Amino acid sequence: MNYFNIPKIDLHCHLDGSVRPQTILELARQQKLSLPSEDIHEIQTLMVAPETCPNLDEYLSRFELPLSVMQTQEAIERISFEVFEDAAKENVKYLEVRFGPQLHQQLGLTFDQIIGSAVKGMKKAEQRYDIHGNYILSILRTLPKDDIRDIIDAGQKYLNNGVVAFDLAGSELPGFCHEFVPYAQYAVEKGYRVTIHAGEQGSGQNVYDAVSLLGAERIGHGIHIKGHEQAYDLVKDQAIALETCPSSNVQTKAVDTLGQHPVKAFHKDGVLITINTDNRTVSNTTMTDEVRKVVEEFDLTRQEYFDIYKVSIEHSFASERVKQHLRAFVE
Ligand SMILES: O=c1[nH]cnc2c1ncn2[C@@H]1O[C@H](CO)[C@@H](O)[C@H]1O
Ligand SMILES: [Zn+2]
Repeated sequence: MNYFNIPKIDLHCHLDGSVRPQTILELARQQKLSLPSEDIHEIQTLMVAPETCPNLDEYLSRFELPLSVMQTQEAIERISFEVFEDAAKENVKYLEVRFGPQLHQQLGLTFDQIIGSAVKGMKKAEQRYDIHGNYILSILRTLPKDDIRDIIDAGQKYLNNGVVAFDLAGSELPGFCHEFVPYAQYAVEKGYRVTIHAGEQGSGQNVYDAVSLLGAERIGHGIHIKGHEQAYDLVKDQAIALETCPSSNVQTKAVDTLGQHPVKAFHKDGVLITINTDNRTVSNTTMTDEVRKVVEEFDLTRQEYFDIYKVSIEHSFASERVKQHLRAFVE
């Protein structure tokens, strides 16, 4: 299988985890910010989470550096364009990018400016390349909650015109969903779709809660439904698609090795899975690499790959028109 040429869909990719190291250097120079190093290799090393990362929190510390240069409209627009450009160049046909508007306010940008800049960069790339995309707004579940409704309100202007969904991200604590019920409800009322990071570092119970309390239609990672019967059955019965991110899951110790990843067992048992990058830079990966890893580690046939690709289409938050376009690539 030619992993580079084969059409791909990425439904779980963080903007701030996917910044080119060279862009960090250039933006820091333009913005007169001092970096820990001027050497591109050292910058890259600082941005990539090590294989030996002890846990998710260590992994999440890698976002500080890229976020430091993502505080202006120009920088956000540029980085958004580049993520879509990088994906398009490896035959990703559809990409849903997520980011946390709360993390881009250090110089006083409004949520409208932040979200608008990301959407603008994406649209520029959609015009230039054969790629379509949408944005997901990630709320950081460890930050104060007083501005969540403002973010949802600001995104509404772009809803179904660049923005499609609501997500909760960041460190995962047991039972976190309970505190977010009114916010998820507010987002759904406004027309947002819902995907939630759950069952990555936390238990299957978080997945159960994300679906039953928050209305999640997809789950970011969801690995720990393994061994939690109620969560497993709920995900399977309600056809909730899991956004699997193999390299990231090994880095954050959600699984010890790729071979121990439950993705194949899930797939064989009829649990819907998709293959995604999570963070192109922090996980030092591409969709080509993620597809290769899964196909080779688990001996998937071309047909099985396209079955997963089809799950990604049908469970994407794309418009019907874009889904039609993506179906045309199925063999
Ligand atoms: O795998 C992950 N699990 C949970 N949170 C994550 C993951 N990757 C990135 N982020 C968090 O999402 C924020 C917005 O993009 C990032 O700044 C990071 O804190
Ligand atoms: Zn993620």
